[in-house]
Amino acid sequence: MAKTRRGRRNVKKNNQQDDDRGTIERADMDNERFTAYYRAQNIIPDDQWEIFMESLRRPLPTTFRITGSREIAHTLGNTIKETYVPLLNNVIFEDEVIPPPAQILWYPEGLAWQFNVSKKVLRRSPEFKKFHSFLVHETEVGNISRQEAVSMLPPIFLGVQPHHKVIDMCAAPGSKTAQLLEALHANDTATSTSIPPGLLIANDSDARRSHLLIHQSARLPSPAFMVTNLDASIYPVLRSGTTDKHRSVKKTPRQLLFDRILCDVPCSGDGTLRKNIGIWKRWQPMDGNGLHGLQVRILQRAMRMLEPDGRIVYSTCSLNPVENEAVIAAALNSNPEFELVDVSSQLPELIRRPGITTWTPTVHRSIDTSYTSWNTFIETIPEEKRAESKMFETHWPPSNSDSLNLERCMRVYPHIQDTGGFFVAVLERKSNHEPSTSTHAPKRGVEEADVTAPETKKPKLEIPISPHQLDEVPGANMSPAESAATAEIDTIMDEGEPTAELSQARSTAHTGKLKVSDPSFKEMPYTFVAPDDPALATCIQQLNLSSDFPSSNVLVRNPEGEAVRSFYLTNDLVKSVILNNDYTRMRLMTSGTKVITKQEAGRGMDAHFRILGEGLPVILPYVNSEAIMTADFPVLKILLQTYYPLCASFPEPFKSAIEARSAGSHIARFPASQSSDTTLSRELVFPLWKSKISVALMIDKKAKSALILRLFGEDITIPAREQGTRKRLEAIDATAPDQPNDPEVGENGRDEDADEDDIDTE
Ligand SMILES: C[S@@+](CC[C@H](N)C(=O)[O-])C[C@H]1O[C@@H](n2cnc3c(N)ncnc32)[C@H](O)[C@@H]1O
Repeated sequence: MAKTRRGRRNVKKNNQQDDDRGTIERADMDNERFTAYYRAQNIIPDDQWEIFMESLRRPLPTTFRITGSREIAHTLGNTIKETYVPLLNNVIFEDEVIPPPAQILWYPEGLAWQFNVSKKVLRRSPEFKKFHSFLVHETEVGNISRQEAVSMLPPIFLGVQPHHKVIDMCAAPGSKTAQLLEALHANDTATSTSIPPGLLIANDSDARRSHLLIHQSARLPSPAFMVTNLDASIYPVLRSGTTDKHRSVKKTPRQLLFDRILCDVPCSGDGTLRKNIGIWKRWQPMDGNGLHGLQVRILQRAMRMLEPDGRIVYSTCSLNPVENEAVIAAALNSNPEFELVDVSSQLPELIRRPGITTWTPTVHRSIDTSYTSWNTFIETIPEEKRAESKMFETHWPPSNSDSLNLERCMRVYPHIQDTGGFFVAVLERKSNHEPSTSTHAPKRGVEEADVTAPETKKPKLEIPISPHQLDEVPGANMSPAESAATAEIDTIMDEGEPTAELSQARSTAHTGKLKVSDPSFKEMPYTFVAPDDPALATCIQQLNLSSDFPSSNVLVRNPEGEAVRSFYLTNDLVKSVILNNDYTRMRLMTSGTKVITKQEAGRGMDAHFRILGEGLPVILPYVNSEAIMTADFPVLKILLQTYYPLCASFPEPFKSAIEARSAGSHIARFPASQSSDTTLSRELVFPLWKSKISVALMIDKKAKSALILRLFGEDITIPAREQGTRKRLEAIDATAPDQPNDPEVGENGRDEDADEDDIDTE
């Protein structure tokens, strides 16, 4: 584990703590109920209690992961190791030695880092300022993702591979979704994105947070990605064309089961006290009691959606056994074919504590943990009032808790490796157990609208939901329309031929005349463009795409399937899911990735299609090689320095090459090279736009700034000339397009939400 500086933020003599969170009274970081409750749970040995509590009062170190393809990630990792760590070694600020960033030892391939300095140091120390600027730029372009160390754990234990069908049940704002996407794209190279055969559905019941999720995931464009906006505890059965072991989609649709499911469920969040200090004041144990039911139902639903040889990871950022071991125990007892997986040999550098087998829920807000079983508690309540009780049997340890292997769960405590608090459990079907998950949905009338009902005759545990709990749980309520749609989807799930309704959904997906089953869902549908659509044919011809371009997997975002503005690309599996399910029932927010857009090119020019910067890695493998120009570093420098350099301003041979090209979208490849200015350590490929007399690099401003900083260490843009050139061009070259300042803020409102995950948390 990285050594981080402790003690520097010791509580001041006047009982105040100054840190990035403002001046905080020591008394603000205490809560009698918290202490009484967790003391009663015996999760922390007596001799460590004070250290544990003190660690909760200290701010968290800043932690981040290097993302992107393996090649880019290792290049960036080396930059940190070889450039920034030496620069930051021995920085002295206000007479204190500030430690440099350190790798998080348990994170695979050394690609996660942490450092512990205040904002004051980041702003005023020239060395840290430089490092901070590097982090901000790389974060903006998606090469670095700021994420709490413990939150990186669940996707690691899920072990996603490119062919897996994955669902992230409670995904927003999406930091773990990003990790899952990266795993799905493990075969990407630095310049091209693979089209994985698998699938990732990221779901969240909160529509606003789902938009945030879309925004975050736009950094990792993937044809294998979908976002839905549903209550995970009653996630509907989806259909897809079945897949063989190589994941090629066959025709007969059947229930889509998942190989990997992440249940990072809503929780009371007391493991995040170090960063969310407001929790100190409002913490009370009934929150955990109230969430327990929803947590169990989400996990039970996941169990029914899993492929026979699949894996589920359940996680919370809570220390409360009622939200953790109690949920696991309840789910295991309702699905005895599942077991906890022993992952103790994975990530040996991660110091964790085993899950516990005994705990004592409180039956009262002011902490009463005296009841050792539900029976002893419920007997104290008059019979006519028992139905109103908010305490369930599953809040207590079950009688078989010793035989469930709960010690295989992982508890991560803040005082051990200077992290947040966290809980992770890994579940699989027992190897000697025949999977009982059938592809049949419960029949209407038998278990109507109860999508969590087991499909076999296994004992089932009912977790009632009180209206009070529903109010407390964000997104737990579902509109009648949603419930009806969900029940209907399950009801029409039959083996064999699809129902008339599904057939209609599938056939109309092409024509755009989809029946809207949930009128409350207002997003536009994704509709496949007919592969022989004339506009698509023009686009393929203009962009010089090869015959193996998957033109039958191109979507547009309108009900008619008209190739009006932007094209999205999906893989076969996503296509199959879209064609076999009503998009309003799925509440489908996004699918595939936007790759091409129509450029209205100005006076005297026909509209042209152009490849989007973020779409280029996906499209590149399909671009005929003669369409790709090769250029050298001096050309790149001019393109980076100037917004609209004139074609005539480039050195030969690029000058003649670009002048000979027609106006429109082009691609330039810049091989790795060394020059007097800098080293281009790996090949870069960018889209260009050629107007009548000028040419522009079509990458967004942030990506451009990050690249400039990486290559030159400082901003080399020429502002005065840039302005002059822009004005001059506007006057003489009406064909110059707008440069992409933002990666396609679009039709689907992708970028409306503010990015909350910036490295600078000011
Ligand atoms: C702990 S957060 C998830 C964090 C996320 N996995 C990440 O790493 O960024 C829990 C999420 O569950 C969502 N949620 C709450 N109730 C839900 C439900 N019934 N179904 C699906 N999502 C739900 C919340 O909106 C919230 O975004």
